[in-house]
Amino acid sequence: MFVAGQKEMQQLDQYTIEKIGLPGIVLMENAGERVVEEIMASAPCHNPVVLVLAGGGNNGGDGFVIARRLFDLDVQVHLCLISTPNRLKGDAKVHYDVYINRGLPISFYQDNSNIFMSHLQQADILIDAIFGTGINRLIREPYDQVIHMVNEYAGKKLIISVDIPSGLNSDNGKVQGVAVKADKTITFVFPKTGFFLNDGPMHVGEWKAVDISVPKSIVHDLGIKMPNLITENLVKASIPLRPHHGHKGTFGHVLVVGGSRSFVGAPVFTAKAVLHSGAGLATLAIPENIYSIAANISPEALFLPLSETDGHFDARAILEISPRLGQFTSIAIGPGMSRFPGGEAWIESFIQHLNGQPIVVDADALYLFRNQLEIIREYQGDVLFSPHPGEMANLLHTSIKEVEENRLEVATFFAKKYEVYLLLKGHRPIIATPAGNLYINPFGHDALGKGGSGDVLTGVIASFLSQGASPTEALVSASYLHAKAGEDKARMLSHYGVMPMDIIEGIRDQLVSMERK
Ligand SMILES: NC(=O)C1=CN([C@@H]2O[C@H](COP(=O)(O)OP(=O)(O)OC[C@H]3O[C@@H](n4cnc5c(N)ncnc54)[C@H](O)[C@@H]3O)[C@@H](O)[C@H]2O)[C@@H](O)CC1
Ligand SMILES: Nc1ncnc2c1ncn2[C@@H]1O[C@H](COP(=O)(O)OP(=O)(O)O)[C@@H](O)[C@H]1O
Ligand SMILES: [K+]
Repeated sequence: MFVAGQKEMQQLDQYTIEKIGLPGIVLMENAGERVVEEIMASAPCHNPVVLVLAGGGNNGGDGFVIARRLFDLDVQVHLCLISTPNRLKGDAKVHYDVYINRGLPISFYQDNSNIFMSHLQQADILIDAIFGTGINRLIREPYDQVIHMVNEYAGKKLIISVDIPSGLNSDNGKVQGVAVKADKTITFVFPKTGFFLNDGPMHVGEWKAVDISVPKSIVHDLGIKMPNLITENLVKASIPLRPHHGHKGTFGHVLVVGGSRSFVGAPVFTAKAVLHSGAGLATLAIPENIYSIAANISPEALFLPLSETDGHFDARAILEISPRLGQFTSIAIGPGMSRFPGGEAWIESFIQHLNGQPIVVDADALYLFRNQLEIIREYQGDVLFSPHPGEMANLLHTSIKEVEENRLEVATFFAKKYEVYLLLKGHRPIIATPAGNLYINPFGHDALGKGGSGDVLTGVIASFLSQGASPTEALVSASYLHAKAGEDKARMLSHYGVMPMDIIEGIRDQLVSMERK
């Protein structure tokens, strides 16, 4: 599935109307009907009272259809027009006239806001058809008042937004002054990019994309490039095949490089995640001072204890590890490594001894590479970076705010410029490829926000690479499984209580239904 912005939705609608010949009023009728189906399926009580709030654009047009069709289903429905009738035009005007010609219940906010408030109070379900993808300026009076009043009922009445919560920018997810806080958003054709960026996730609620007879194949026909949404089906097709006759050599040998006196657990979580997600072997290259503790808690791993000074790797470690590097099928570097003095030269020397196997760079290794990204661009194999927003800001020498407000743009820029496969972590992770392809992960929540969670993710990525997945396949699958595991474990252990080992177990649980042979 794709994720669409305002421009793409206009292209799709226009092509359907002008080239295919399906009139806009038919699309609007379909849109309204789909929303009515969802309202009926999610009504919180028997015989609910519904208030439809319609604006002056085509989103309001959907609202007229919704109110009419609910009326025909004997639902107690009232429509309130927030705009003025003489501003209506095009398809919305057609459906407004139909509504009026039928003599159905309507009131006008501009005429009497008290009537509006009494309808608002009485309703069980509020349908937000005020603005859709067409907002192009800050929300002002009277719309802002209406949206504030609707939001007073957030959590008390069922609020369903049509296409997008009114006031949310469909491209970047920023609130244009004020935006509806929906419980549910029924969106047309594709989810909107803004659902997954900035304020979007806090406003959109549960969302569902419905078909309104705009063929999805137009995307290919017109060669429109849009971000992909990570779905279960995409992941099922992306996780590595696992032949029954395979042995530990078939499934690859991952080298995990990390750890320091203060961070013993991080590389251990990575190695455990490597093995729990299917790699044949995992070797932990760690400073020798933490070897005995790490070995004690990870009997399943192999070990390469390396020379250290003050609890972190030193120059001798490179000489010790370099003759061994050829035997590994993928490398994960960074978890718990610490930002040690001389680390930049250390990591430069390390990468020069590799033979082109894919490498996942995370945590402190991202910091150590920040001033020498040219080395990464010149590396003969695939490089995958998995920064959280703080690490991304550090790599780009900018602020976290700048990164968070422009997640898609930042990820695209970095992946193209340095020719890396980038996973920008955080709420709604983004994957960007050197070729400019984008993937958005709509899953995961705060249960994953605990030290060690990212180390687990790094391990799963490296594991899939060693089992033959492409960098994109490895990032898409690992990001999805990690997020789903967090959601699933939170149901049993609470959002507070999910630990890194639970995520690892959860990933294994998820894999049960995903196995490919
Ligand atoms: N034929 C089509 O193109 C279809 C459109 N559909 C609906 O149409 C919506 C998009 O319709 P529109 O492009 O008309 O846009 P909207 O319905 O989002 O409204 C835009 C209207 O509001 C005005 N406006 C924009 N920002 C404003 C602000 N801050 N304060 C006050 N007024 C503001 C604009 O001048 C315009 O008249 C979609 O979200 C979807 O709900 C669906 O009916 C499916 C078919
Ligand atoms: N609120 C959230 N919603 C979705 N994912 C989250 C949330 N909080 C944390 N995560 C995920 O948890 C992981 C944390 O990684 P990171 O910050 O590198 O932690 P650490 O280095 O301590 O292991 C990332 O994959 C991130 O996307
Ligand atoms: K809306």
